[in-house]
Amino acid sequence: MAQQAQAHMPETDDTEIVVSVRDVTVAFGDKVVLENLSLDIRRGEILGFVGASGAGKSVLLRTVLGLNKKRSGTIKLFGVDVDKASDAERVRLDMRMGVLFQHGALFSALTVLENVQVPMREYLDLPRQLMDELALLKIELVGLPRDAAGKFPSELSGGMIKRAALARSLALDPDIVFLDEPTSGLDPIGAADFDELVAKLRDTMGLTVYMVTHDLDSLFAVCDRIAVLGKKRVLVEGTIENMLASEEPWVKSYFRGKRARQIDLAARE
Ligand SMILES: Nc1ncnc2c1ncn2[C@@H]1O[C@H](COP(=O)(O)OP(=O)(O)OP(=O)(O)O)[C@@H](O)[C@H]1O
Repeated sequence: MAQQAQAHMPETDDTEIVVSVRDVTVAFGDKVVLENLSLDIRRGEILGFVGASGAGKSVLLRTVLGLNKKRSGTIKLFGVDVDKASDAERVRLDMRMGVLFQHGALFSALTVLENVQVPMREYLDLPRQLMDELALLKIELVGLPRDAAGKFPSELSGGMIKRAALARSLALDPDIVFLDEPTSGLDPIGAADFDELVAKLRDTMGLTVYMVTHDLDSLFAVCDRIAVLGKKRVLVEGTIENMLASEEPWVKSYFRGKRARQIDLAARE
């Protein structure tokens, strides 16, 4: 199935591929988590990445970000092979990627403004006033009121925390953001609002979005393409229609199970 789906994928210009993962194997001791996995993330798309719990979604994300070592294979970020990048090149690549970790929400002792400024302080050397202005712009960009800037995470709702974390991931004007379960813990309306925001950012900023998610609503509503992780590799990739047509057992039960049918019907009403 995976071969079929991939064989029918249109040829894509290399410059349009923001992240290219080829034949990547990741193991911890004897435990192989990913084996010869290949995946492309294309410029300007919202790619939803799904798979059973424990399948290795976070491991792949961490590997792409350079936080886990791969045993073999090639990862190219913006056309640059990470194994061949100099330290300076690696820093430039890191600056082009924003991340919203599932559990790495915000620093509780810092205000929202200070949280957003963390990547700025790490990578840029800017006067304080300029940093304040830039951080405020990001805070407004994600739909938070200006007065959220001075608040601490404990004073925010779950949805506001996600938005603040998104603002931080956008601090350096990245080309791509990696979102790990961004809508987990949000109620359906909060989750739908967050999805809408992500789609708006993609449309207005040309952002590329890689979203690890279990949220079927998000997959139906905003993802241009979906990749399914299973058996240590990408089992199937394609549009939501491709997922609905897939006979691969896990994909079938996930996308054509009872809950998925309810969402699909609601979307068609
Ligand atoms: N540093 C590590 N050392 C050893 N094993 C690890 C390490 N990191 C992850 N694993 C293992 O790799 C497997 C995949 O984990 P991962 O967290 O990527 O799953 P996941 O698909 O993100 O799951 P979930 O949807 O529940 O978040 C798990 O069996 C996990 O125990």
